[in-house]
Amino acid sequence: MIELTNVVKEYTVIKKKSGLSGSIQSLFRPEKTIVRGVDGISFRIEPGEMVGYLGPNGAGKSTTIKMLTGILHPTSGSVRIGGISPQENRKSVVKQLGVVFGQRTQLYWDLRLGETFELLKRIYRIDDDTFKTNLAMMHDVLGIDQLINTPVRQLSLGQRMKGDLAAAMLHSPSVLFLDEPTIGLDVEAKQNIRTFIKEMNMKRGTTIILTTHDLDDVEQLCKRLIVINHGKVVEDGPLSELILRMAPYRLLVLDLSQLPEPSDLRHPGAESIKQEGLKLTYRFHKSDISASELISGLSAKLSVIDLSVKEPDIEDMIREMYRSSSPA
Ligand SMILES: Nc1ncnc2c1ncn2[C@@H]1O[C@H](COP(=O)(O)OP(=O)(O)OP(=O)(O)O)[C@@H](O)[C@H]1O
Repeated sequence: MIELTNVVKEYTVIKKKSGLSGSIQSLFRPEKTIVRGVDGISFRIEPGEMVGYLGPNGAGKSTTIKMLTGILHPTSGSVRIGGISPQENRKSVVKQLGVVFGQRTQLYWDLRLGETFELLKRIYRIDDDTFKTNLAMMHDVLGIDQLINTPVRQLSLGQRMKGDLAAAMLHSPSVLFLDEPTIGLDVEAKQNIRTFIKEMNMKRGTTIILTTHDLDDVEQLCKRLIVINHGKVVEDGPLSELILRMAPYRLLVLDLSQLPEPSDLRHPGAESIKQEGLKLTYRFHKSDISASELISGLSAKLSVIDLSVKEPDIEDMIREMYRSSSPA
């Protein structure tokens, strides 16, 4: 179990003054300010959960992950993984963790992929059987067998990301931190990576904490979202509940064959929000009326030739979470 309790991380930043005299002053009498990267964060993540850790740029995501992996020490509060502090017991906690950063590789640039894996085997003291089983699984799920003799520097971004994911899972970590794992990848490569993440979570019960700005990642992978802004948790709950609470409406778009009478446009269960020629858009709440009820009600009055129902836009929902948690 991962547990953060009232965690604060402060950075000391030297304020740079402008101009030459300012620069000289800063050199001899630096004016320091304190920036709170994380400002009292608490949450618990149970084993086997797959959680999206979201927030706008500068919200404090990387700072949190760095404290969870023991790289940074919190200024105050407590960080525990399986009851152990990653700062006090870095070695034993690191064995339980896998970390992948989409923006930079953890692989050794000058080695072949297979050699990198051999090196990790020694670093993590992975026994032969576990190494073989895990490598076979990585070949199966990621299809990296053809890449094993390729020097890391020659791998494409998508191949490199597969290599990074395999490397992170070789020592069978119980927790995997993924920071933007699909960034810069094409549609197919993104899908492969998402399938891999789902499999690790389902088949191995790996706890997954995913930081991403890609909303398809969020929709496809994260059952629960923890949203932070300005170093504080602003939302924490199942994605489905957040959608119901923040975006309970759906849209019904109708194409008509002839212009309707204004009085025929009305329906007690929905609001007509747009009319562009023969195209009408209604907004309705899932809890008030079902899509099929609304469609049959409107079809009785209007000459409908085509229709579509649009689910709430998760992008709008997340933008709204960021907006409403930012100071005006
Ligand atoms: N080493 C540092 N020194 C000073 N301030 C820092 C340092 N690292 C982060 N910060 C500040 O802490 C806050 C949180 O930064 P952090 O990198 O954790 O955000 P993030 O959510 O990961 O952002 P992004 O999505 O852009 O990666 C920001 O205001 C940032 O400027």
